[in-house]
Amino acid sequence: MSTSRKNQIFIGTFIHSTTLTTLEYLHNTAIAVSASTGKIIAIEPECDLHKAKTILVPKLGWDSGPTSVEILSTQKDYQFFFPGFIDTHLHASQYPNVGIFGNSTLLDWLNTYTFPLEASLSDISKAKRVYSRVIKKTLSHGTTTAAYYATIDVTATNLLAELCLERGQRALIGRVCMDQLGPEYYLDESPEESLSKTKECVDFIREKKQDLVRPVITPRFAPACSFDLLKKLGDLAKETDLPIQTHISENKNEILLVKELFPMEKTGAKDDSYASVYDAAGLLTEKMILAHGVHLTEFEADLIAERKSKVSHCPCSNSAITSGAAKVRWLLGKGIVVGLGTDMSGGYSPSVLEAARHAVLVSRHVAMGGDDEVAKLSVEEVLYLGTKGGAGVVGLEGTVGGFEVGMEWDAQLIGLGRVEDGGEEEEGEDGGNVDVFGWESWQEKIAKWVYNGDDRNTKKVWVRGRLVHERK
Ligand SMILES: O=c1[nH]c(=O)c2nc[nH]c2[nH]1
Ligand SMILES: [Zn+2]
Repeated sequence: MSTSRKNQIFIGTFIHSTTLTTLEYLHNTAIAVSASTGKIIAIEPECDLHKAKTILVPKLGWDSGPTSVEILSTQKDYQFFFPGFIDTHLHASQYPNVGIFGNSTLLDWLNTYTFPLEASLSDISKAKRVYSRVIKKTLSHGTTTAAYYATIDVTATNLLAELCLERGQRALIGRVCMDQLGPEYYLDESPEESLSKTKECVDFIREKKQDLVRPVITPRFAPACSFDLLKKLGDLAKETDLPIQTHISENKNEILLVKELFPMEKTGAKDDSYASVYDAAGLLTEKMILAHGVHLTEFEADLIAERKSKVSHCPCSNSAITSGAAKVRWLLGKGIVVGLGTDMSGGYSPSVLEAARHAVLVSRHVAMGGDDEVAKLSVEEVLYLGTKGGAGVVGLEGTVGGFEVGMEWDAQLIGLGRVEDGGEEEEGEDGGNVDVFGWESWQEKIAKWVYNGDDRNTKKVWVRGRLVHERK
């Protein structure tokens, strides 16, 4: 898909989150996107194709010739523009294993399925095949930003960064750091080696002099890192001000292991909680993305809130490998910024939309378990988590996740299926599982999309104004 060098105008219905609980519906609207920056430069209400050409283009000082401005007008009542999804936690290297986890739980899942696959991606041709596919697949599901874990391999990690740049996906790329717990064939030899290999990846991305793809410091999770390594990575985070990502409190046996491996005498922390281990290493900063947080204690959640660290909620993974049900309403209530993660391949799906609907369902289990109606998340709320919330998690608030002047055009065009009078779908429109009859409100259409939508509904995807996916 080529980079669009033209200024662009999009006309139709735009839907995005203004608050956690509110979706804004902008109908008959035009959004103008600058070719040079990929940013939204105007949002014009009450605008159709004619007005766009005769009023908006001259107002912007644009030349109206077809070589300088491209206009996409879709005023169908079953199509709308939506911000691109932000996947705040996924393992690019584990993509071939999606759906393969049997009845395992975290620690045996890592040993049985995950470490062998990750290690095998030191074969660069295999890594290229896997990483090319995961980028293509996630883009096709509307993921415009992805916070990726690669593997411990430097060359393969750098390749993932290059491929994201080439395909135009906004990404955070992390080389996985682990100097213990893994099998002998898949470990950093020492904390020093882990640090220097991480720096190699950071430098490789920084030398590209761009900000679409950024490095992220990635201690796998506390049990896979010596405390010396965690501290070295904490120091690196302080020196470089880079984002950090890791896992926390996903599984009960993992938490016991952390208590065993990191007694307070070793860490100097005031207590033996999982969050305090990261805090003692200098990793619990406002740039930290903590995945899961299923079993966090009140003390830990308060500490995370105080440090302004972020949480990636991974409901598909938490259900698939039987980790538990994260209490998202409780985290949000503490003021913690939360986004959604597919966590492939603990999670079984590359789709943030799937994570969103699973977040709704898991929240109902939390509600049923605690007899607490307040725990239930709405369709509006999970869409916020998948867009604006995610932007906050990956440090891109105000840049992506919504439609506002000054924000970048990371967006998807969604098309639902329109059922004709005879019961057939409108010709040429593949709405997948989502049938719209024409009498639904927009709120109802969005609900139908969230509960039954998939990549068949993701017609086009843009990142920073560049068309990066088109469904044929
Ligand atoms: O869901 C997970 N996926 C992983 O790869 C992993 N490593 C540590 N903890 C983890 N959790
Ligand atoms: Zn993970």
